[in-house]
Amino acid sequence: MAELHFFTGTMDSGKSTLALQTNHNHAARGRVGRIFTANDRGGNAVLSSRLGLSHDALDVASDFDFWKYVVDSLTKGDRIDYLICDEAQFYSADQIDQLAKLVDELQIDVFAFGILTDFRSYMFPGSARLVELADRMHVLQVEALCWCGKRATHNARVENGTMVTDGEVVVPGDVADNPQVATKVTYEVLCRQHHRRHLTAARAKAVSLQPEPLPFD
Ligand SMILES: Nc1ncnc2c1ncn2[C@@H]1O[C@H](COP(=O)(O)OP(=O)(O)O)[C@@H](O)[C@H]1O
Ligand SMILES: Cc1cn([C@H]2C[C@H](O)[C@@H](COP(=O)(O)O)O2)c(=O)[nH]c1=O
Repeated sequence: MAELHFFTGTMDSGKSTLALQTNHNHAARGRVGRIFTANDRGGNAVLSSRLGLSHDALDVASDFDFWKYVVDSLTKGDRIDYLICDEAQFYSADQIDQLAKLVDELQIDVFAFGILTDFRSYMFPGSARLVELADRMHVLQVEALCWCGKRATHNARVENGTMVTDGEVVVPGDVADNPQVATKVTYEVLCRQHHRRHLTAARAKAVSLQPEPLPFD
């Protein structure tokens, strides 16, 4: 029985790596798949992992129709056993419905990978639909960590060193290698408490370095 899988975790939790590994394992057994991504940080239509691996992919634009693409391919005589769908948070709810239909009606396995929530901590529409429809949800085992050492559960957006909670939802970018030198839009993973308090690593460090206030006499 084909299934719709949703693999989720914060940014930097290894989703793209797992997507490439999943493709490798199925292809190694002779199965034929297609790889999709949207707004990938490696550039258009490349599924790239921070571990350095990458693979050509098909770009999922807002008007892309998964059902039509697969039916057209099968009609031409192509074989498709599974789909790898990275950055699935950017897909529309309709596109996730098309994926579920491919699983149910054409017995094609779908492995979708994406973050659950945006920088404001609200669910992306594509991820919400995946939660509603997936046969199985998997939370990534490799935990990304907040600067405090707790498991990171939230994705913060940092603009010129300051965490923001207003702005466009879709702003592709990367987690900063060094949050101290963030000078443009970057992301930082945080635990819920520090996301709520807007306490990024840089701000926590700045606060801890401030001299004690002088006592009033
Ligand atoms: N130099 C490194 N050595 C070992 N692991 C690394 C290194 N750089 C990145 N990683 C691993 O890669 C993960 C990010 O992988 P990636 O698939 O790009 O994540 P995601 O798609 O979830 O953002 C990190 O959480 C870390 O485990
Ligand atoms: C939180 C958040 C993220 N994004 C973008 C930033 C990255 O390009 C991707 C996530 O990629 P990853 O492989 O999981 O690291 O999403 C965004 O556009 N808006 C957001 O709120």
